[in-house]
Formats: sequence, C-alpha cells, structure tokens
Amino acid sequence: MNSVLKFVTGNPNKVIEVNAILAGLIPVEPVALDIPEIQGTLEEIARDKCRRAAQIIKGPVIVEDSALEFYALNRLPGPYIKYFLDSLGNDGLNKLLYSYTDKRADAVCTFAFTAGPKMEPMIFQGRLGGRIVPARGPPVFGWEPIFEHEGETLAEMAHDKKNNLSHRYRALYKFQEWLARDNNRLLLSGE
Ligand SMILES: O=c1nc[nH]c2c1ncn2[C@H]1C[C@H](O)[C@@H](COP(=O)(O)OP(=O)(O)OP(=O)(O)O)O1
Ligand SMILES: [Mg+2]
Repeated sequence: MNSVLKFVTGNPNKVIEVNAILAGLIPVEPVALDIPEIQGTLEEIARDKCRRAAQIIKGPVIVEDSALEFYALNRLPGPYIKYFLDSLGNDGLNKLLYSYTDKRADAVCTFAFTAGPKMEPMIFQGRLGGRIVPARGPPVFGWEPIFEHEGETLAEMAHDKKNNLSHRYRALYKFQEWLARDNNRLLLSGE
C-alpha cells in the first residue's frame, strides 16, 4: 500500500512545519505548485484548492490555506493576508491597526484532504489567538514576527514550541484524529 500523502503547496516553510508536526506518522511528499485561490470563506477556499490539486495529482492529496484575522477589522485580511503582507509588509500590517486599541488576531490554518478528484474534500481547521505587535524575531516565515502569542512572537518562539501549539498543529491534530477513526486511514491510498 502506497500511503505517501501528497501535500500541494508553493510554500516551503509550510512543508517544513507539516513534516515536523506529523513527524513521520503520516509520510508526506511535497508537490511544489501554487494553486489558484478563489474568494470566499476559509473552508470554501481550501475545498476549491483541494479539488484543483486532486485533478492534477489524480489521487489522495492535502492542501492548506492560512489566514490572519484582525478582530478590529471584522476578521480581515483573513485569507487575503498573503497579498496584504506582500504589498504592505509586517510594518504596514501594524499600521493598519494604528487607530485601534484592539490588536487581537487569530491565525487560522484550514487543511483540506481528498482521497481523489471525485471525492468531496474534508476540512480540518486550527486556530491560534494572539496580538499584532511591532516585528520581533527573525523574519523567516511570513507574518511570524508580528504575531504574538503569550508574550512571544512566533518568530521568537522555538520551532518545537510553535509546532506544538500553532494553528497548523491544531488543524493537523484534528486530521490525525480523523485518520485514526474507522478505516479512514485507508483513504490515504486512494478511492
Ligand atoms: O505559520 C505561519 N506563520 C507566519 N506566516 C504564515 C504562516 N502560515 C502561512 N503564513 C503566510 C504565508 C502567506 O503569506 C500567507 C498565507 O497564504 P497561503 O495562500 O495560505 O500560503 P502560500 O500561498 O504561501 O502557499 P500555498 O501554495 O500553500 O497557498 O500567510
Ligand atoms: Mg496560496
């Protein structure tokens, strides 16, 4: 049985974290493709991305979409955080909240899994609460330097620690729980 699960993403940092979190429990093979993303809810975006990926892979696949929700902005930028970050940078994201006292934000990771192009994707979502702060720590991965959780930005946090509490960890925990139920793990090897 071939149970190496393909993870379609254009982001190498996601691959590093997913491998660290799953730690060989589910062997994952990255496929470096940037799938077009629709507008919609986090679940709709992840499901659509997963269907497109499954059409290319023609077998079991996972994708994920990451969002950053600012409470003061009614949860925007949400799934559009990549474009906001690319255009404004971490400093500009801070300035968006300049006139608000409420700096709270949620990091949200939405995984979608399907056993193949004809199957409806399943959703596994994880959420981490924090605050938007002026950048601290190495600017290696996205908005890590401006997302503070319990006194540390994600960029300052040890990788092991992030990978044991992050939005991505929480989503993958649910995925693993689901795989452990019934015969769901068999779906990793196809329809
Ligand atoms: O844990 C994280 N810590 C800090 N920054 C993060 C994290 N996770 C995603 N990010 C950034 C990457 C991208 O700027 C945006 C999500 O956009 P998103 O479309 O999900 O990712 P992407 O286009 O880079 O890769 P993909 O090909 O999987 O869609 O937030
Ligand atoms: Mg993307």
